[in-house]
Amino acid sequence: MKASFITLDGIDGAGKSTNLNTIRSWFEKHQLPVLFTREPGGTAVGEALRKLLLDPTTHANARTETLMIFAARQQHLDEVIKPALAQDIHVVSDRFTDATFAYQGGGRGLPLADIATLENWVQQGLQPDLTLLLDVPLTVAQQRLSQNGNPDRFEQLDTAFFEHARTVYLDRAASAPQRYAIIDSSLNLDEVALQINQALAQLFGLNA
Ligand SMILES: Nc1ncnc2c1ncn2[C@@H]1O[C@H](COP(=O)(O)OP(=O)(O)O)[C@@H](O)[C@H]1O
Ligand SMILES: Cc1cn([C@H]2C[C@H](O)[C@@H](COP(=O)(O)OP(=O)(O)O)O2)c(=O)[nH]c1=O
Repeated sequence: MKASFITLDGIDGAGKSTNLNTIRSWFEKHQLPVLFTREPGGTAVGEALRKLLLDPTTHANARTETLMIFAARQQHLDEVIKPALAQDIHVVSDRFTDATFAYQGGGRGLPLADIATLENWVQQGLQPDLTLLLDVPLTVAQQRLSQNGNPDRFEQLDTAFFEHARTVYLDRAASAPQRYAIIDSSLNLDEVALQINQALAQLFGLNA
């Protein structure tokens, strides 16, 4: 069986970190080899860029920010993702290129076609087999995040930024429904877990 590349995405506060445990448990239950990683990050170069990207005192414009994200992604693909897949290890990445379309495209307003150009250059056609898109209305995400302190450089952005980001995520999912599972993350955690387990089961042809 070919190893699968799965990504988890959605606006800040949608519940990605929380639901990683559900995904971990599903792979443990089915005894499938899996590597968990994240973007921006996943390598020494990527984690250094992540620190810069999330630091509220960093003044990078939207194009610079996008190039930094794709630089981290190139290293992540070459050093971590592609080698794991080549060894038949499934990969789950907490965020991937959908986040760039949503945040730098939708949120910052860069042309989506420019992001697609960088995507082609860096990924050379490699795409996730499944993207779990955790979707919540903005009011829910913001209410959940308000309980956490110290917002990072992105979490400080305004409501319009995240509305635009959410719209891009949903548009992308609608235009390629075979690749995306839209998870209604406004529900309680058990119901969210059920949807995630079902999407994973469908990808692997196994029981939820
Ligand atoms: N389905 C849910 N119901 C209630 N609270 C949730 C749910 N999912 C996440 N949360 C809470 O919302 C906050 C943000 O979740 P988190 O997983 O950190 O989001 P993300 O990683 O997508 O930014 C956390 O305090 C978390 O406990
Ligand atoms: C991967 C990626 C992340 N980001 C942003 C989204 C997040 O606000 C931030 C870090 O992602 P994330 O690790 O999800 O943040 P947290 O652990 O605080 O939930 O980087 C982009 O703007 N573009 C991208 O391509």
